[in-house]
Amino acid sequence: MHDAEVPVLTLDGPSGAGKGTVARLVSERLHWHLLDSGAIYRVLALSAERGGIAIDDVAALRGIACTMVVDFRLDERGKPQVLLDGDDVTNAIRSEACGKRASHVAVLSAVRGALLQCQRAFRRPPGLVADGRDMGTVVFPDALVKIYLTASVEERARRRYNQLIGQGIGDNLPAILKDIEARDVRDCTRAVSPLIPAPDAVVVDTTRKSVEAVVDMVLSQIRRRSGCAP
Ligand SMILES: Nc1ncnc2c1ncn2[C@@H]1O[C@H](COP(=O)(O)OP(=O)(O)OP(=O)(O)O)[C@@H](O)[C@H]1O
Ligand SMILES: Nc1ccn([C@@H]2O[C@H](COP(=O)(O)O)[C@@H](O)[C@H]2O)c(=O)n1
Repeated sequence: MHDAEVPVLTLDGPSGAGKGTVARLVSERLHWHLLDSGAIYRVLALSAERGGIAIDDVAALRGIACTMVVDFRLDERGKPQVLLDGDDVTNAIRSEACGKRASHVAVLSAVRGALLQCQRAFRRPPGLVADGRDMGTVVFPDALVKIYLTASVEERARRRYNQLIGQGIGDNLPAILKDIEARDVRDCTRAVSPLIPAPDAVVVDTTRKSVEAVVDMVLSQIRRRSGCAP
């Protein structure tokens, strides 16, 4: 199968909309590959921080983006793991601080350009579920199905708060809400690849929908377009 024939499902939207959760479940149901593009931006931000590189040092950041080796794999218990140059950074990249730094480096056009090919390389048979901010608009404009997930900012902050509490990381809801609002503004207003629904995306507000209902809706969209979803 030629790359362009490999079907892609894109899931874009703001932080906490449920993209990662839905992407993982749908990819498992379809046995398709999974691209968590936000993890790549997070790994870059972490690598820069570890190297003492400022979040606006374009040349140095582009250098890291071109040379870092990011691996996604399952550990011996089947849990997803992210490696940076062989080092396990799965937990380190998940902090709110790392997400915030990622959204700063993500405004840089040179960085986004350097990461484009690495993201497109995930398109392999039998198919790809790609989660991010510009999957349907820039990285895979010819995707079979494009979904834009959203939810109210209060709901997204509540979800993130519950997630952090569940992980035993005490946090504060008003601070999370403020961070998510600031990240939304940065992601939606940047000059390059801003977060917007692709013109041909199906927009789904998940505020009062269960994860299962969203997964079913996404699978039904794929079924409608290709007849291949279970
Ligand atoms: N429809 C939903 N209803 C309730 N909780 C949800 C729903 N979808 C996701 N969640 C929960 O919200 C939290 C954030 O979800 P998730 O990480 O999938 O969001 P995301 O859009 O990928 O965010 P980010 O872009 O920041 O990675 C998780 O704890 C997840 O279980
Ligand atoms: N395709 C993408 C994916 C992510 N970003 C930026 O990275 C930040 C972290 O992403 P998460 O999905 O892991 O929270 C995000 O806020 C974006 O700024 C991006 O620009 N493009």
